[in-house]
Amino acid sequence: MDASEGRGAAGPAAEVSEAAAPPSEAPPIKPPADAPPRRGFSRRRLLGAGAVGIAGLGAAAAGGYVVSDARSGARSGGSDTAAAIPFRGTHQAGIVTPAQDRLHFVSFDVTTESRADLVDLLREWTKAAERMTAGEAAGALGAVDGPIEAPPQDTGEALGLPASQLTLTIGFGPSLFDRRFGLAAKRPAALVDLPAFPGDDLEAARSGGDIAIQACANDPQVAVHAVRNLARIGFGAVAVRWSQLGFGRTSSTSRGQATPRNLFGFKDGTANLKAEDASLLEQQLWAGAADGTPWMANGSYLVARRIRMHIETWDRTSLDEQQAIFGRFKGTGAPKTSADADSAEFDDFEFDTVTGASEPVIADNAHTRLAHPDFNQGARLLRRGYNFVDGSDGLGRLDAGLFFLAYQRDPRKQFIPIQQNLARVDAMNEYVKHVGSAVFACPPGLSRDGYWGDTLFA
Ligand SMILES: C=CC1=C(C)c2cc3[nH]c(cc4nc(cc5[nH]c(cc1n2)c(C)c5CCC(=O)O)C(CCC(=O)O)=C4C)c(C)c3C=C
Ligand SMILES: [Fe+2]
Repeated sequence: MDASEGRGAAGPAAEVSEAAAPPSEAPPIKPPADAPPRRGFSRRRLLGAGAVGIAGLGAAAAGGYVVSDARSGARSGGSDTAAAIPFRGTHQAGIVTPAQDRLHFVSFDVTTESRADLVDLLREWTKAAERMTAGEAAGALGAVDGPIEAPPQDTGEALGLPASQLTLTIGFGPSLFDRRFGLAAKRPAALVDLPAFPGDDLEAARSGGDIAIQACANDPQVAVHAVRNLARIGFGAVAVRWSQLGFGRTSSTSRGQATPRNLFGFKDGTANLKAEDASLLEQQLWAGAADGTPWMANGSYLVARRIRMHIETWDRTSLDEQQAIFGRFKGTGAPKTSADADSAEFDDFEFDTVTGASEPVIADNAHTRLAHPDFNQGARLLRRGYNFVDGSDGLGRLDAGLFFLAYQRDPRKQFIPIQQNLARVDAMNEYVKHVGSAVFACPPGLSRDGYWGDTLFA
């Protein structure tokens, strides 16, 4: 089977993970080009978490197990957009993995009160997730090869579709650590309930949740298929609380990727943390064993915010005003303190530069000044958000915006102070409203035999 024709019934995903030895134990492995084709696996291309986009970085730093056969491609950072991303590794895939183009994010409430049932579900989910990220059907018997009397083990809409760099990343919300499952003592101090921020207009039905799964892929049908099958498998133990589709990634997470644009038309992700920033990732992204929650070592904390953008108002705003809000040129993305609009996108800001009228070129209320590490005790984020347009709101306005996703080592020191700064005076606030909010502890990546949540439930 070629990567362009995926999802046969057979082809155990376990074979994929066996082929993928941990970086600390073995160098990157590539299936031999002349290996006999086996259904659903042997000719599938496997990419490390960073693939080409992290050239020069060891696979260990990328958190993935296999780096191979990278071809040139556009939006996904020069990698093969149909390939499979290894599911197991030091860190979960889907964090520093070069951001794929599509998202389906789902938040579940756990409905069972049985800890054993919850652990069983996490084990079942792990098997299905590993299969689907390898381009296989959710269950071994697939959509059409099971007994005719029973519901199929896969819903079928991804039959024939390749892995499409699908990553599935799990996180646990604060509410999972209540009394139900005996986890209260294991709640990380960093997994705080987010405070209310000025201007928040949060909807309960778009906020919170016990468990989140972020599905990213280069094909929306592959991402939706994964979430749908995980929800199907979870029937009776979990219920979907809310979910969000996204398109056009609004951040690059690797220097191999071109910076995409958000729905305001600006390049977004220029100053993001990137997969190549190995020592910054250790400082700012990955939780450490010494952080106080051993089960979270090599994990990360995720903040999700559904941010509605008032597109129609924005579109009536002058270019000058738009550029002042971000302190960047709309065309190139270069800081406005650079000599002219042709300056490099990645130039540093010079916040002390003033105009002839002694006004700061980057205004005191510019989004980038307020969010910059220089004004936030050095705090940074790995942003991994997506644009969304969920139709119109009945008043002729697009229900559109940014589904903001940011990974970090400790939201108390990163997202919260930065958002407090922004919510207070950001010039962009006139054009946005935060309507959904959630925070999750995303555990480390999986060992060879591990399952989602094993470090927590051990
Ligand atoms: C609390 C964190 C942040 C929220 C919420 C947020 C919302 C938001 N941002 C944009 C557009 C841009 N943001 C940019 C930079 C930027 N934004 C944040 C944080 C939040 N943004 C940070 C930490 C930074 C980097 C600051 C720096 O170090 O320079 C930019 C500029 C390009 C870039 O660097 O990515 C844009 C554009 C929107 C539209 C939005 C909510 C709708
Ligand atoms: Fe921003």
